[in-house]
Amino acid sequence: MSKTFKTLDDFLGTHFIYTYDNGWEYEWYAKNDHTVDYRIHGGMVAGRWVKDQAAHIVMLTAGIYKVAWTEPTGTDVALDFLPNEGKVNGTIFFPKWVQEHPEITVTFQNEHIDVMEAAREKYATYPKLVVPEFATITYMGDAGQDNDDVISEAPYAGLPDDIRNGNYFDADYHRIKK
Ligand SMILES: C=Cc1ccc(O)cc1
Repeated sequence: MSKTFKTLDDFLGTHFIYTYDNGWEYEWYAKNDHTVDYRIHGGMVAGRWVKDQAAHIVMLTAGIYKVAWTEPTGTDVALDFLPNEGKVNGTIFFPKWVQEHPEITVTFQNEHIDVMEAAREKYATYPKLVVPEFATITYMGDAGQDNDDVISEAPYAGLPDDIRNGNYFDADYHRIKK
């Protein structure tokens, strides 16, 4: 994708893959002006995936976007996207329990919201683990808004490469059937 991002509409519907400087690889989709989907390919909670997370999404100035949300796990996230520079700055605020039991969160969260809510009550919140990192964008795609094919299956090894190599989506940005 080679467009220059100028407006909020330019950002909504965009699908990103990026790698944080600590090596964690994330895939994230601006599904619409209040919803995000994502999949985690590398790092402390690799294997986790989430659809339809409510989020606050704004444009700070032309081509620079801020996204923030709080999750059923108690994890808070604040992301700044600079797509024209190929960069993201993200801060993740993990409750202590996610650091101690990341495996509980490594699932398709939508089917286990009750498990996340029970764990956040049972285990410790503090001290939180704050992870502030820059990331480099390795893929951007114009998926259009409310496209449920973007994040539609569990992460697997090689999925980001399949996307980057053009083997994952057809011309209409639908998942190519395996
Ligand atoms: C915890 C979720 C999360 C999603 C995307 C991202 O870049 C950082 C955290």
